[in-house]
Amino acid sequence: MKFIIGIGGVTNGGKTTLTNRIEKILPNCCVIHQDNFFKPQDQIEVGDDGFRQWDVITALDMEAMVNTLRGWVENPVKFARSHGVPLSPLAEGSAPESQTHILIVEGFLLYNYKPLIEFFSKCYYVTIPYEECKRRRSTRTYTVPDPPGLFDGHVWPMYLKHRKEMENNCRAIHYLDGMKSKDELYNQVYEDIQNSMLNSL
Ligand SMILES: Nc1ncnc2c1ncn2[C@@H]1O[C@H](COP(=O)(O)OP(=O)(O)OP(=O)(O)O)[C@@H](O)[C@H]1O
Ligand SMILES: NC(=O)c1ccc[n+]([C@@H]2O[C@H](CO)[C@@H](O)[C@H]2O)c1
Repeated sequence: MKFIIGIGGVTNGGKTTLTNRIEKILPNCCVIHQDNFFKPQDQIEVGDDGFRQWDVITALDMEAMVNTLRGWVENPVKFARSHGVPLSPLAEGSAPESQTHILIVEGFLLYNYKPLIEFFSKCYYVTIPYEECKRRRSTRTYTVPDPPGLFDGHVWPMYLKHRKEMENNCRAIHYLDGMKSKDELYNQVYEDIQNSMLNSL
């Protein structure tokens, strides 16, 4: 069985933290991080507001991301090996179809790109309120640091816009409260994934 899990949601909601913990516990589990598909800075458009538009789908090479995902679907064993992901002894010697293989796709704009949505077996979406998001974001330094005013001028308005779009377009989204503790979130999602995988057998 192949099972593809989306962990989407607001910036600094805790997606990467949750993904890293879930990845460790699930067998034969690979991860794709959307942030690895940002285009180089000089290809990011500057808006009328004067900010580089990082938080829009065109800032990302989504074709490359979908192709990477297709590579996993075609051969999860080969994908795991080439990404240094350990496989269970059973999975090492068997055809991918006979074993459970899991892929987690993590990122802030997962459910606003049609060619990606169709792959997901399960869609999670982490939310936190404005104040907490702004606070956590102010502690982070990205490869290109946020210029003053980016959060209120670009990041948060784009989040609200994309979230509305997603809610209008998307099927079952499972919301996660990113204000819960890291342990609580991990336990909740781990249990839910196990149930979902059992139900899909
Ligand atoms: N459940 C939580 N409670 C409190 N703080 C958390 C929680 N989960 C993560 N954090 C903290 O919030 C910050 C952002 O976490 P993380 O990098 O996992 O978020 P993210 O959603 O992947 O962000 P981005 O997409 O912007 O990279 C980190 O400092 C992390 O330690
Ligand atoms: N990873 C990057 O190259 C990069 C550069 C500038 C801004 N960001 C921010 O990453 C967040 C998603 O994780 C978005 O809110 C971007 O603003 C990332």
